[in-house]
Amino acid sequence: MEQVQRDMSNLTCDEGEHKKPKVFKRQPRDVVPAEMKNEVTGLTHECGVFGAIACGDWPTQLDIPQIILLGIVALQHRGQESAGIVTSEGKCSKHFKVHKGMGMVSNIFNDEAIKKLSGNLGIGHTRYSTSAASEAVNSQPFVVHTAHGALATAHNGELVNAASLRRQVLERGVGLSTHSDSELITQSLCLNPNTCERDGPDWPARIRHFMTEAPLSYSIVIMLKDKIYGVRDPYGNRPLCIGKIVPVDVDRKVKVEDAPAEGWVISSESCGFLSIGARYVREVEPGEIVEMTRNGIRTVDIVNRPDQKKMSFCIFEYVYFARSDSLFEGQMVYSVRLQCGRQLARESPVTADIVSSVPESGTAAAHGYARESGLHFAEVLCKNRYVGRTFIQPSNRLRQLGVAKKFGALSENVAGKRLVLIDDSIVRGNTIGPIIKLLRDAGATEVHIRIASPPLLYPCYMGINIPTREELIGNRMNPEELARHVGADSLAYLSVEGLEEAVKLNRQTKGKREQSGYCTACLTGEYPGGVPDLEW
Ligand SMILES: O=P(O)(O)OC[C@H]1O[C@H](OP(=O)(O)OP(=O)(O)O)[C@H](O)[C@@H]1O
Ligand SMILES: NC(=O)CC[C@H](N)C(=O)O
Ligand code: SF4
Ligand SMILES: [Mg+2]
Repeated sequence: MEQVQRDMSNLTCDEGEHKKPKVFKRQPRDVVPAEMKNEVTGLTHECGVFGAIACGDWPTQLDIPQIILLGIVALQHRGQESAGIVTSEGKCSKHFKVHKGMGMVSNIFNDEAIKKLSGNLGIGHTRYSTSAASEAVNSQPFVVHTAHGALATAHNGELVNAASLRRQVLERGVGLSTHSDSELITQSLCLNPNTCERDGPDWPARIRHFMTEAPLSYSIVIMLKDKIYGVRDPYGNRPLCIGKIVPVDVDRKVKVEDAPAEGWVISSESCGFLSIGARYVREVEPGEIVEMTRNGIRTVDIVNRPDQKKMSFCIFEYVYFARSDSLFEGQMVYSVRLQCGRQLARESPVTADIVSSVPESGTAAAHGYARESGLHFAEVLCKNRYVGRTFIQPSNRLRQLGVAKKFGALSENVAGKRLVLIDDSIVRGNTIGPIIKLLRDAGATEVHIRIASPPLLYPCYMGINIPTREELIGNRMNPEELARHVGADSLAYLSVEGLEEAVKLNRQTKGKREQSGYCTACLTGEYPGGVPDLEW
């Protein structure tokens, strides 16, 4: 993911002027310097949250810090700006062990740091900033010391009503040290709810109170001295799932419910579970508060959505964000992407020699397209794994050449071929043009672009940093114009209905509290909580 430094806060509300009308105008989400407009690609990711707790006697034999480290490494694709781990031994409510830093997980943690984090439970985070700058002060987990002991939180998502909640918290005399909505969540939990608490803090009641005040959007893990709460927003906008750590010698054939638990994990995605010896158990339901202790897990509450609004799981998790080996709604993300490709082949067939993909996330859809169309799949691009976010600005000459920096062409597979090239999404349209040029230079006779998602047209207020209206190429050009602009022989997108069909085809909703529903706001302009009163 390439990224640019963002504004400290995208809200223009002045905290001192809280008597003014309650309309909060957003500035463009991504203030991209003009000279970088052709450099930035894709959607910027969200965050990854992770938690782990050991069962039975403490101190545990499980290596909790290592488990969390592997857990957040598996969530690295969700955030590459900063990361952190906080652990507790379970005895002392005053002392949590904290290690956080800027950059990739592998640069932040070494053996010594991990050793110092020894504990029986802990939470971790990988961050892609949405609400405050990419700086150490905003890195997560956030830790605060309350009258009832320490509390740590890690958050994925973005509070749609952060501005008004922030005002409420400030009005109750709490000082905030950052503009992060995640710090806001942490401080909101520290405030006494209106109900009286006779025997110490009622954390589930506090969490419930927060959830009714701010129903969108988050998955949060909250750690106290000896327990972890996992919370998913009532719309189910962000993903969160539970895994069980089982003994290494447990037969694979033993059902997950019968396998003994050595510990429990909770994670934005399930992709890391196998590498830590955990088995996937289930998703956290929309609005559910799960409590994890050394004795096991239990649901302590379920908070309903306001006005019976529909569930709104981010459909872009399937399209692009999630790792393809993760499971949502009982189906693998890879299979959904494959299905999107099949659907795309039905909607927009092409006469061609081969089908190929823009790696990474376009590959599954390309296989689907190939299977449905009967065309042969062949790789045509080699991705340079060393091109990172800090890629040096090319000179004007190189920029004019439109060099496809991340890719090389496998010319023997391309020469003389009519090619269908699949990518999962087009955002600013910066990736595809240079690739087409590269493939033509390598001898492709025709290049037809098929995109396995509909055009992005609207902003996201739920944790994804979508460029401005003008920067979104789908708002400036229709498919024919875009094909001409990027030098393709033809270009077509998957329809919204086609995407929803692909997502629904094999999902397992049996035994669930409710049928699934999806947020498609960036494609359709239909927002889960109603159209926000925001300027874009
Ligand atoms: O239209 P644009 O603004 O150029 O962005 C679209 C591209 O960005 C993403 O890829 P990215 O390289 O970020 O990640 P990936 O390797 O996971 O596909 C996406 O998969 C498209 O290929
Ligand atoms: N991408 C995210 O989920 C970000 C979480 C939070 N809003 C932050 O900016 O830190
Ligand atoms: S607007 Fe788009 S990116 Fe944002 S939550 Fe909805 S589907 Fe996901
Ligand atoms: Mg891509």
